[in-house]
Amino acid sequence: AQPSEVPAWLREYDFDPPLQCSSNAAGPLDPRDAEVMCPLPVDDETAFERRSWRPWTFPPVCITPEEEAGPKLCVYTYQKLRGDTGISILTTPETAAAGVGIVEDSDPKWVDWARGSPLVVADPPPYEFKELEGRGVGVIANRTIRSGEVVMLRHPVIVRHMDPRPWKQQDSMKLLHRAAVQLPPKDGLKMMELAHSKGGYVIDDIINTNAFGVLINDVDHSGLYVDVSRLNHACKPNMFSRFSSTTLGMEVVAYRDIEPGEELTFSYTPLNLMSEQRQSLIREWGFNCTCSLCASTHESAASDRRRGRIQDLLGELDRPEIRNHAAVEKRVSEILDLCEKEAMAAQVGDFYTIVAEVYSSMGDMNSARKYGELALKELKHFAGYDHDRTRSATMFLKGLDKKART
Ligand SMILES: C[S@@+](CC[C@H](N)C(=O)[O-])C[C@H]1O[C@@H](n2cnc3c(N)ncnc32)[C@H](O)[C@@H]1O
Repeated sequence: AQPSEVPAWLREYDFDPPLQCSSNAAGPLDPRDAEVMCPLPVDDETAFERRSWRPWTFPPVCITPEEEAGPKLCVYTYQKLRGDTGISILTTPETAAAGVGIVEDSDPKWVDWARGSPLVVADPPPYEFKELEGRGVGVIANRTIRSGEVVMLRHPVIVRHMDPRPWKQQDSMKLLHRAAVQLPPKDGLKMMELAHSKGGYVIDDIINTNAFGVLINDVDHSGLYVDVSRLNHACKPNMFSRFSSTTLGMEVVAYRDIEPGEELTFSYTPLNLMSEQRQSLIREWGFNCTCSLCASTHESAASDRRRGRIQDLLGELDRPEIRNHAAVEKRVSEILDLCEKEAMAAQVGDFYTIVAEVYSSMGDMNSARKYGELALKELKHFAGYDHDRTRSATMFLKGLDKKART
């Protein structure tokens, strides 16, 4: 279906992404039965029985779990993801089958419509990779970058199932080795150059040092993105990442205007945490943060006070006695003010979601709609068009529409 054929109310709110196992070129708005569309799982045995392992480049290689009952873990390689990278996915046959849509190209018209604007990636790259004092390699702006510019778009070279329990560590490492060897050489070499920090088998260490959490068919995986993983952490970053579960694409987007020579950074932790919580998470990553906020105890303390105040205000929104329009608006305006001071714009969509729910529970549907729409706009920008939180905001608005019609 083309965007122009979609009814107006749906055009505004509905952007369900294509199912990950879809291969229907007609587009995502066609009614379909997921069971019919999803390919059968393929593992090392069935690949040879059926003499087919499409769309994967090589027949999968699998290991069995220590206990008889669990699923196999297999490596699935596709050598031309979106024409530019190879990808090796270590996952169960069921998840690989359900996630096959990831390697297919979506209709670009649908993607533009779902995003709300065409995806434009800065070209040539407005950054360079440089060795930095005490922080390894980092990414430095080589021209002015404007807020909202997409400076990088990458797809993962290795994705692996996050739960290691069912399979023997030694077998998993062998599979990981195969995952790397099956990549196109340019991707494999770039991956091997990435930072590693914790010791052990080097590819495992590279993944633990650099990977992001990604979802395939709602199952947790770690995704390794070369180049994106060169960005160092800052507690008040100038970039944010936007992930698409439909394509596994990771965009790196400017959070504010950036001057040439500035280091591009994003936050490895959620933005709203207090300094102690951030530090302890960062230590789990295996380093001590040397960003400008952490370097200044005075600034850190002021920032913690503001963040603490935001938490208190959100807590107050839950209290029955403040459930009147003026009291809610007063808190919303203070939260927005504090968010601006704390450079927490990326969290504002979540706050709007809470406010919309508060108004809905008060029966003030006009205000609920207003904040629901604001939430959707912010979440689309900061979380991404197909993110779970964005989808929930869409469902919330659809729910309001439905109530209004009945
Ligand atoms: C994902 S990598 C970032 C790129 C890395 N600098 C490199 O050379 O490829 C994460 C590693 O970078 C370093 N790092 C990132 N942010 C840092 C920060 N704010 N302070 C100190 N080291 C940092 C740590 O060594 C960490 O293990």
